[in-house]
Amino acid sequence: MKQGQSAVAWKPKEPLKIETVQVAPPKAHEVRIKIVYTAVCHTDGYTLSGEDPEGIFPVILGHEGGGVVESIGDGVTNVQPGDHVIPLYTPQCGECKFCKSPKTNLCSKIRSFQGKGVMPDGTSRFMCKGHSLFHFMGCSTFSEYTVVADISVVKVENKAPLDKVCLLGCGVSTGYGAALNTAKVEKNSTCAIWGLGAVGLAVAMGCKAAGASRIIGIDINEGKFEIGNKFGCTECINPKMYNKPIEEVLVEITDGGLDYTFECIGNVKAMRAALEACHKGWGTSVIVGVAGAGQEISTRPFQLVTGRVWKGCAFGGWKSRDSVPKLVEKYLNGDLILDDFITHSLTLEEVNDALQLMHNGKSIRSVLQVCTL
Ligand SMILES: NC(=O)C1=CN([C@@H]2O[C@H](COP(=O)(O)OP(=O)(O)OC[C@H]3O[C@@H](n4cnc5c(N)ncnc54)[C@H](OP(=O)(O)O)[C@@H]3O)[C@@H](O)[C@H]2O)C=CC1
Ligand SMILES: N[C@@H](CCC(=O)N[C@@H](CSC=O)C(=O)NCC(=O)O)C(=O)O
Ligand SMILES: [Zn+2]
Ligand SMILES: [Zn+2]
Repeated sequence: MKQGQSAVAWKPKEPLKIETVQVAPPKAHEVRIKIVYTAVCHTDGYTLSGEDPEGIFPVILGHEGGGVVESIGDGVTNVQPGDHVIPLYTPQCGECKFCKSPKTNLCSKIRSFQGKGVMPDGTSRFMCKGHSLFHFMGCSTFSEYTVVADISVVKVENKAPLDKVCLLGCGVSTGYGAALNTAKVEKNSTCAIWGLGAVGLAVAMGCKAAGASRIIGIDINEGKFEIGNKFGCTECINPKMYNKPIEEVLVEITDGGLDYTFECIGNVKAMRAALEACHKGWGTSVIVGVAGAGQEISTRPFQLVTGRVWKGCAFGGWKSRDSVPKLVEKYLNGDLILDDFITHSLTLEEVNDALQLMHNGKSIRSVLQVCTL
C-alpha cells in the first residue's frame, strides 16, 4: 500500500479536498504511477459540475498527467518501474475490433469499467477515511499515486519534460488530431474554430500545420484572441459583436461557407452554428466539445442532404499508445508547441484555483506539480 496526497471530489459542485489516500498495489496488468505533473482540462470541471452522465462520486479527477512508474503488476510488459509515462484515457489494447480497425481509436477493452469508475476487475485501488474512491477516465491524475491498466499508459523518453508533455494526455493531442486525423484539413482550405481554449488552439495549430489559408477563431472571450493569432488563427471574431447569427456572417465572408469547422466548447447551439457555417456540397464540421447531460444537437436534415458532413472525435482520433510517443518526439524536435499552452504553473494544493481560473476564462492550461521527481 502506498500513501499519498490526492485532490478528492467528494460531491459534485464542491471544491476538491486535499486528502491522504491509500493506493493499493497494482494487480495483474496494472501499473502504479507516481504522478509528477497534471494539467486541468475543461472535462475535469465538467464532471465536477454534475453534468456528466457518467459522473460518479467520491472520485479522484484528472486525466492530463505525466509521471514515473512506481510498480507493476503481473504480466505487465510495456512499462517498468522508473519509466516516464503518460496515462491514456483512450487506451489501446491492440486486440479489440476497434483497435484492429484503422477507422477509429476508440478501444473498447475496458471502456465499460472506465465509465463506472473502477479498474477492469470491477474494484477501486483508492481508499480514504474508510471510503473507497472512484477512478476517473481510467487515469485519476490529481493524485500523488494512481493505478491504471497497462493498456492505458505509454512510456515516453526520459528527457521529455513531464510538466510539458503531460498536455499530450488530452487537450493538445485532441485538438491537433481533430484537425489532422478527423477533418484531414487540406492545404489552402478555410477553417473556423469555436472556442479558443487549449483544445481549440490545438485545432488551430493543426490547421496551420496542414496549410489552411484561412483559420477563423470564434470566442466570446476576446482575451483569447491574441493567443489565437499566435497559434495560427488568421482572424478572430466575437459572435456577440454581430446582429445576425454567426453562421450567416461566416457564410457571407467566406464565399458560401467554410471547408472545415470545429466546435471546441461543448455548446450544442455552437455545434449547430458550426455545421451550418460549412460550405454546401463538402463542408465538414467536427464536434470535439463535450455537452452536458440531456443536451441534444439539431439541424435541418437539408443541411446534410446538401452535402455538409457532421462528425466528431475523442482524443483527436489518435491510436494512443502508437501515437503519443511520436507526438512527444515532435515536441522535442521543435515541431509541436506545448509550452505556450501553459498559462499557470501551480501545485496540486491549488487545484481549486486552477479550476476557477479555467471557469473565469483566465487560463489556457494550468499545470499542477503533484510531487517532485
Ligand atoms: N472530444 C474530446 O476528446 C475532448 C473534448 N474536450 C472538450 O472540449 C471542450 C474544450 O475544452 P478546453 O479547451 O479544455 O476548454 P476551455 O474552457 O479552456 O475553452 C473553451 C473556450 O470556449 C469559450 N466559449 C465558451 N462559450 C462560448 C460560446 N458560446 N461561443 C464561443 N466561445 C465560447 C470559452 O470562453 P471563456 O474563456 O469565457 O470561458 C473558452 O475560451 C470542452 O467541452 C471539453 O470537455 C476536451 C478534451 C478532449
Ligand atoms: N462521460 C461523458 C462523455 C465524456 C466524453 O465524451 N469524453 C471524451 C473525452 S473528453 C476529454 O477531456 C471521450 O473520450 N469520449 C469517448 C469515450 O469513450 O468516453 C458522457 O457520458 O456523456
Ligand atoms: Zn481532457
Ligand atoms: Zn482495443
